[in-house]
Amino acid sequence: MIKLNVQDETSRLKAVILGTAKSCGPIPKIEDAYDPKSAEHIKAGTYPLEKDMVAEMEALNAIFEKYNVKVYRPKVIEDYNQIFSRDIAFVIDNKLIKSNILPDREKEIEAIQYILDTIDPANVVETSDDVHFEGGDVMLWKNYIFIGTYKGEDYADIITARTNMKGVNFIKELFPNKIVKEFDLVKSNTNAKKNALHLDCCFQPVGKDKAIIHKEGFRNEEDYNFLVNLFGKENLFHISADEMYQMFSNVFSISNEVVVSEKNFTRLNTWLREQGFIVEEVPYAEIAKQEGLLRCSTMPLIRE
Ligand SMILES: NC(=O)NCCC[C@H](N)C(=O)O
Repeated sequence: MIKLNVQDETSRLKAVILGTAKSCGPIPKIEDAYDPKSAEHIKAGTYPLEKDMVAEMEALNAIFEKYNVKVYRPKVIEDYNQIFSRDIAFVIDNKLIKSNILPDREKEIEAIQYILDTIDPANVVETSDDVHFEGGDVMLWKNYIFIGTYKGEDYADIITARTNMKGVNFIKELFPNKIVKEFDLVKSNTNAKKNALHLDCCFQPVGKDKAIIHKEGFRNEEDYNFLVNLFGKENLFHISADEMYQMFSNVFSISNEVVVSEKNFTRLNTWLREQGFIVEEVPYAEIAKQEGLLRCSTMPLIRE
């Protein structure tokens, strides 16, 4: 039996699901891409190769081994993309909430069923099809649950909008003792530099009181100001549209002191070290071509 416990983004990680790039299938057709960065690389002939992505995920796995983190992997479904475990379900306190994910990604949850079977069914939450959320949009900080959403009337046409207000309200009802704060995110189906695909693509806390943020990822400046007031401007590392595109905010915390980051994120990694963090660098630039990075490919089950 796995005893779930996740209270925040940064406490010492004990158990995690790490996605897999094995048998991720042929290069998709442009019309089948569901994020603009993948589409861009399909068009340019630079879509990442399976063998390179497998190697990148093994580098992350090796860091987890170094820190004695128990790692679960999804069962491999033939020719199916299973890299981004984060989005398919998420843990808050001792509850695992199954996402209603983009239909193109629906099968991913079947591949972790063998792990879910070891969780007390009373702690596994499902919801109806009209309630949308993906784990990349859900983030815990102190007594808050931060949720990325998209409030535009064209929600149904925006394939990069994955969490709706019904999803936000569902989480609110499930956790009446937490403060749920939603953020209306900037979306673009066609321009990855103007697309905050999930909240973790434009914002993420690190350590006890710091965070990485892309101001223009928020449609509403008040949402950005809310975070500035909560964290204090001096504790925020601001990233540009190009750095968001490279996925700077999608690093992953093993603890309050240790952050796993991409090896080419020089400006960020320097800042993190200046703040006293240990930065474990891994190569993840091929996976980044699919508009996801380290946080996106992990689903924490237990943090201390
Ligand atoms: N949490 C995340 O931001 N996940 C990245 C998912 C990338 C994938 N290409 C998608 O569009 O669903």
